[in-house]
Amino acid sequence: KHLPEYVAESANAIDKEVETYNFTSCQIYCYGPLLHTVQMAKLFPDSKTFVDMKLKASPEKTMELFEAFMASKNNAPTNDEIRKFVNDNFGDKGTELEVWSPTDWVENPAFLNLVNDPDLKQWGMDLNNIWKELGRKMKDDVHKNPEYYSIIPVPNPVIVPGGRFIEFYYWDSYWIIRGLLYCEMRNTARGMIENLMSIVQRIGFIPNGGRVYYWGRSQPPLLAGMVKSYVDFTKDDRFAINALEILEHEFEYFINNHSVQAKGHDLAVYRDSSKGPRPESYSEDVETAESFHTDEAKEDHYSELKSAAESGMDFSSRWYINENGTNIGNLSDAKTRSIVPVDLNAILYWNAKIIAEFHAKAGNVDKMAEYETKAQKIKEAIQAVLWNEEAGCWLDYDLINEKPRDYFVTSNLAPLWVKAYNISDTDKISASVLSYIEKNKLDTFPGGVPNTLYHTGEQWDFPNVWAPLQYIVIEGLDNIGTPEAQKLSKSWGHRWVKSNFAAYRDSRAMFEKYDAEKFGGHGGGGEYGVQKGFGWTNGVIIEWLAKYGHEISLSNTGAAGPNSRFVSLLGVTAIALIGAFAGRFIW
Ligand SMILES: OC[C@H]1O[C@H](O[C@H]2O[C@H](CO)[C@@H](O)[C@H](O)[C@H]2O)[C@H](O)[C@@H](O)[C@@H]1O
Repeated sequence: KHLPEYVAESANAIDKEVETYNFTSCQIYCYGPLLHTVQMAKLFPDSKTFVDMKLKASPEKTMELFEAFMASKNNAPTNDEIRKFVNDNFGDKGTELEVWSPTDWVENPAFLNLVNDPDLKQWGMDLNNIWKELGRKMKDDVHKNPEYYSIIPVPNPVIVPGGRFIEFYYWDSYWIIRGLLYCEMRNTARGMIENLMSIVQRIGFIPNGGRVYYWGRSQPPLLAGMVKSYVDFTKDDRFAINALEILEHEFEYFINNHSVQAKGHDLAVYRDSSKGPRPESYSEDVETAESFHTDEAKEDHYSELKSAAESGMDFSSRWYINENGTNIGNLSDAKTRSIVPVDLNAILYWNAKIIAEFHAKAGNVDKMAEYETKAQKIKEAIQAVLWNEEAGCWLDYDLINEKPRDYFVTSNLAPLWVKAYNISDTDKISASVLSYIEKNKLDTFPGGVPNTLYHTGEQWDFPNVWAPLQYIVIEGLDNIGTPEAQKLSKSWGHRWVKSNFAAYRDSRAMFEKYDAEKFGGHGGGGEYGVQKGFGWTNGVIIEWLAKYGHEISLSNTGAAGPNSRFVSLLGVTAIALIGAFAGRFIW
């Protein structure tokens, strides 16, 4: 399909056929016998490699060639023969993109003036430079012949997360865009938001990432939050008003496709609408499905895994429900669709609030009231189903066993971030949450708050720490506004900046995830190696350098590194010498 250009003024032109949208290249990259044959041959160390390769002929022609190939091999080709078929019919991965240096990049964004420590200031400059490494632009051929690629065409260049993630990711973009705004790159930020809007216009929702094989699932819906960030920075109310119909459409999509009833309330769960294993991790999913014995049970398992990927926390014991109703287990216990997640519902509440706020800007009083009412209903449901008086915090809810899941997950604190609670309860909630933090000993980890307290080897479990959830927790504690919560927020914010700096000083890299147990240590586990780059990590640090840079000093913290310690030592020695010299005169 040809890509319609996104125009802000015509943002209300949502394609009415969006629900039936199908990418032509899906027959190669999303499902079907070719995908199955190639991915089960495990030709590449990372399964994502194959689905990112370009087609040499049209999808239809490639399928014809594949059928002929299979027939010629009696439907049982060897791995070498499959490799030859791939080499003959596919080009290298990532060739559809070129590195793009953002045209609005500035050398010394003003946030750097807010950073006192010279090493941190230099780091801020380095991070600002990294945007140039993470910028990507699609080649013209993608727009002319989209069916030859798995990439979803978008009109504007993007900043990608980095490493194996060479396309946009939905929720990553929230923290990337905020980082860009702090770096004064408003056009790049706006272009990325307009890309996502153009996708809602064409497809009806925003997929997990910018590839057709992510078509059946989304990610935590933060487009409204991105538009709000842009509008808060630029004061461009017209942009907010023009975005309204798209934001409403995306919000309704989530509600319509993710709704469940719990204790008589409407809430949302993460859910996927496609069939089969994840194309980008195909053989991995087929292998974990081996413990299931019917096609239906396997299909259900794939769906649980893809729903976990929609949550952004793929994978984690957060999604396990074993036969005893606890979180002990492995991937075959994933029951994502039966767990009502705190974060998704808090974010949907925030969406409704933002849409109401934008309608107020437009003077649409009725629409504003309609979305305020929707927000209030979600807030009531969060309070009734997810707030847990005994734990003193919000907890995910298990629909199978009809009980709260009393396990620490960083996302339990998400309502603080978006204020999805009754403001009159502020003091009580603050005290409860602080004792929940104390009870779970969350302040004892040198490298940040771990995503969960359960060590499974999955990447969203202990001891891994992720920037977006550190942000949600730390900003949440700040937002609630009590002195005790703000004190803890600041101490955790400082610690995160210093720990990320220590990792950067030692490796010259920004990581996708970190290690709660080790100050300055990076994370690991899961189905791929730790990635460097890294979009959301950089975005969070840039924002917090702007926020805390005037009050953080690296001296005496162990975060300054050998050079700074040497400089400090020189400084102390110099002061001592000056003192001794001065003393001779005084005495
Ligand atoms: O290929 C495995 C999975 O990779 C992605 O997930 C991880 O990286 C994303 C990009 O930074 C991030 O948004 C997500 O939270 C991470 O878990 C992808 O999003 C998954 O769908 C995919 O299966």
